[in-house]
Amino acid sequence: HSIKMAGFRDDQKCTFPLQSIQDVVKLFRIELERGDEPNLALLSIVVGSVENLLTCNRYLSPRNETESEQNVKPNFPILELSTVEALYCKFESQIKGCVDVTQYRGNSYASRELVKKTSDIIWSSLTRSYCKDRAHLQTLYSYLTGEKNFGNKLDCFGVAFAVVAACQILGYSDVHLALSEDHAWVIFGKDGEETAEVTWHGKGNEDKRGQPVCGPTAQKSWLYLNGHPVKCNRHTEVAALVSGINPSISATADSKELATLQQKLLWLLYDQGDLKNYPMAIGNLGDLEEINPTPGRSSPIDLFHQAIFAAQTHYANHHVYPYTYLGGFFYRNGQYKDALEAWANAADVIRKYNYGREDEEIYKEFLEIANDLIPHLVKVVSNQAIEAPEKAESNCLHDPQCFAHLLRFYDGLCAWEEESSTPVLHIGWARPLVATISKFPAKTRSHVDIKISEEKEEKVDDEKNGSVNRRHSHGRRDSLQKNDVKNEEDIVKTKVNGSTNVSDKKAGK
Ligand SMILES: CC1(C)CN=C(N2CCN(c3ncnc4sc(CCF)cc34)CC2)S1
Repeated sequence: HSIKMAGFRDDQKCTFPLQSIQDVVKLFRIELERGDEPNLALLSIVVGSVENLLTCNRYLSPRNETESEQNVKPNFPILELSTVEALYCKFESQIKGCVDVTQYRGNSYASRELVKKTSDIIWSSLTRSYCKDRAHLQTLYSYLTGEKNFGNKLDCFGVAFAVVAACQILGYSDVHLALSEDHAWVIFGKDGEETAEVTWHGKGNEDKRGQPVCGPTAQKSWLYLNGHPVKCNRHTEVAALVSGINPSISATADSKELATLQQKLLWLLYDQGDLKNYPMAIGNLGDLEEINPTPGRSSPIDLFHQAIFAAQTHYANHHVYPYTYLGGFFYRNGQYKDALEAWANAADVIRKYNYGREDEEIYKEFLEIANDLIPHLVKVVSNQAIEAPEKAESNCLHDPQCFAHLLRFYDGLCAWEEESSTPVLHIGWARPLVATISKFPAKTRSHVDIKISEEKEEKVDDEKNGSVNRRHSHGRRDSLQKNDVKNEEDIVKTKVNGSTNVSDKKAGK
């Protein structure tokens, strides 16, 4: 691993100074189309600089100074090569200065010690305490700018990305990013068989940096996707960097320029085939296309279905977000039956997991769908039924399939809870459920064909012949105690019309 100092190639330099969205897209195109690897640190510094200029300090063109605040139109900043080069050299010398690769000489693959050492360098140089879930903390620009105690900030994803960018600078092309739907870690070694935690997750959880991702926690928890994370190559790492662009200026305003840059970069990656195994990036593109459609490009619905197809093809349909991207789109556009179906399909994914203490993000996602979005949906359609009785036939509340989707949604949540260490549902879920079910007339409910099949359900129980006694979070116990069941035969599998899943977990897979 030769220790050569920085120096960008001429084809990288020629795009500077960057003064438009097109200039940044051109730099990314050069980096992505080269035979060699795209330079993660360079691209992260560029994206972070542009994001900072467009969202943190409002960039005003002279003529706007006098105009009133609300119609400020920020122009695109001018990003000089010298600025980027200085930050890159700072990162490179920090990394090369701290890691003595001579002691790892000869191993063509990274070792756990090297990965841990690299993670320690990033970790120990972070500002002591700062708000970890603030925006704009995901790039090396945030890490490298500002003096101690004012700079050196990274969020959870940003630390993992920085470790991979550092290992690239040290010459380890085997160290890659692994992404779940709410966490990031690294893979390395021959065929990427080794895994290592390099960052923290959530609040109040002890970090497990240096440890491999394995064992019971990683097996059944959504946080680790049960062995189906997105295993990145350099191009997918660029896609993760682009997906992480955050156009928000404030809680209510976004930078249009930055959103456009993110959208164009995602289409560039899409056209190169770099999003094919990255469902969330395709979903992000779908969200951007809903806000600002690109003429001649796929519709948001097509993109969300491509994300679902990617998850089904590459990840054994173990990802939840592709369905919640689609469900959210249908909900926002008043296509309520399709929204219920998408959310039922999301629940068919989560049923494969056991709920654990680090799965809060997806718990909140399902809580919002069940206790906020579906009750609102049902209120809207029941008002429609009153205001337009002539359209009752097409109304969701008179459609047994809608009721079937609703039952499948809740059945998935119940199955998620079964055999989990932590309860999912509690009385706070019951009130909205009762309100929702009671809006469906008995006639609709009676048409749902619930098949009782005599299939014996393979229950994989830790305790012999009796499942774990669980208390609800409020200490209330189930009316029917699981261990009241006399024996296995009494547990029958009910099939709700239109659903067919014998979940992997139950089938003992
Ligand atoms: C349907 C939704 C609620 C809308 N946005 C969603 N996301 C926004 C973008 N997200 C992401 N987008 C691209 N890549 C990644 S990697 C990752 C785990 C931390 F590293 C998260 C994430 C997370 C999920 S899910």
